[in-house]
Amino acid sequence: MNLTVYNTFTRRQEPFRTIEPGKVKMYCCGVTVYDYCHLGHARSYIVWDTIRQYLKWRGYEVRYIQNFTDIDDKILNRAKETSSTMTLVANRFIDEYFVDMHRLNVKDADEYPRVTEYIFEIQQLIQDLQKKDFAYATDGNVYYRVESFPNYGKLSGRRLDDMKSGASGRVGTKNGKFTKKQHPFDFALWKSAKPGEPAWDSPWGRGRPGWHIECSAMIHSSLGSAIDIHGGGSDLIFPHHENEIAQSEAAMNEPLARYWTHNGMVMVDGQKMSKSLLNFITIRDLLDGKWFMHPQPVDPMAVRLFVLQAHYRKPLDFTSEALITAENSWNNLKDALLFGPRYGERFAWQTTSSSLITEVVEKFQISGDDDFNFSGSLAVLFELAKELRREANILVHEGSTQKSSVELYSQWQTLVSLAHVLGLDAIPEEKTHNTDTLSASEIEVLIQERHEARKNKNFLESDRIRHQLKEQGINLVDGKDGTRWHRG
Ligand SMILES: Nc1ncnc2c1ncn2[C@@H]1O[C@H](COP(=O)(O)OP(=O)(O)OP(=O)(O)O)[C@@H](O)[C@H]1O
Ligand SMILES: [Zn+2]
Repeated sequence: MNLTVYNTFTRRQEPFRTIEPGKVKMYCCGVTVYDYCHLGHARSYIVWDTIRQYLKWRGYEVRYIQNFTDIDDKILNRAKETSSTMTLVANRFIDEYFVDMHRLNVKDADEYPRVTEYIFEIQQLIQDLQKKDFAYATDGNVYYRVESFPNYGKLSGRRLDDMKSGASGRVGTKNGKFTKKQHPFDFALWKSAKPGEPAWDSPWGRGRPGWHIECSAMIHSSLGSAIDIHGGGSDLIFPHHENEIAQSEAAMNEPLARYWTHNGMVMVDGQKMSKSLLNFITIRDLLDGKWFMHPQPVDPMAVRLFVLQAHYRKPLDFTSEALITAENSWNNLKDALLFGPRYGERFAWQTTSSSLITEVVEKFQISGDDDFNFSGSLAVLFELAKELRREANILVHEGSTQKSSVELYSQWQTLVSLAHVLGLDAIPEEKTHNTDTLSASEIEVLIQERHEARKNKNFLESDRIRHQLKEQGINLVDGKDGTRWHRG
């Protein structure tokens, strides 16, 4: 089975062939750093992280670059609102980005170029475009001339003529102000400085880069003129990626990326989760139990599972029910992942050798190779987890297992190692146990809440509470006279 990848550019799933055999150059558009990341960002970076880890597991040497947009009107506005500076706001939210992503087990990129560190490269690229007549300067601004790029619109499938008629009357004015753009879709490569804003000297006067040019310049500097995979959210296809193509391909005379890949949006009530729509939930709030619809801490791995159980290209509705389902699924998977730490000693397992079950690995790979269908790969893992949980149950109740120790060991190893490819790692209890354990009355309250949930047939919630207690080392025994509990 060979890996195939859906290419937004051709609108087809294609065999994966890299520019250099065995090597993948991958770039993904990063965040504009002016606030905490929300669940939409979590999805985007969990998806690219998992794709990257999967490619590595498939034997590729992957070089992965992700930028930070550290200059932008939104950052400047936030700096003004908080009496801070652009640099301080950007640095702060870059730090917060790492805190959140590390919690979600998103591995660091090989490089994180920041726009403000690439001003020279950006200016050089703009000058190249100007020399080739793809760009023109006017009043300290430089614009890209979209009509000079013959296939403008080829990624998004938009035709300039159609767009032009839709946008008639916009040439020359923007928000009622006079501009010198020659076509309504010409876009800024360089913007002249407004008083009080950060600015750099340039051949066109003091100013700062437009948004799209940063990615073209940073890709060329860190990966070269052509890459294998370009990723980002589907909201970036137009105009951002279209403009990246126009800039890079005009300058370099070769296709910028072999595969254009886009993650679907996290949606809330049918709308994209977005800072501007104020319908967002930050990763931080969710994990810390500060989201009012779900006021309990959420295991970061449940969030990761929530993301990976949907195909990366499809929209993903975020609801508290979907979250609880993901938490329950994670608890089940986690129980199986912890089979080794919990019971390995009884079998005197030596954790040095590893023998994975070929058939399971193959099934896992068949799904992953099918345009990174990780939900299919996960289904394979859940099958395995179910068997391990069943054996654990038999072991606890009967003192021995049905399967042999050797068989269980390779099942567990296979599960742990494949789950790790997807970034789903379970930490053994002794490392996570809260030192301030629940008091008896707190436990009784939770048992009562679970009882209510069961009465209302809300089994997702009742299971969640049972697992929450189990996490704290508290086991429930349901009987005719109600539920009893014991520690350990
Ligand atoms: N709701 C979402 N679902 C999935 N991916 C998203 C979502 N929102 C943003 N992204 C992706 O996250 C990455 C970083 O986005 P960026 O910092 O530009 O945020 P943004 O789109 O401006 O967010 P917002 O609209 O909330 O301001 C991009 O690849 C973008 O496509
Ligand atoms: Zn970009």
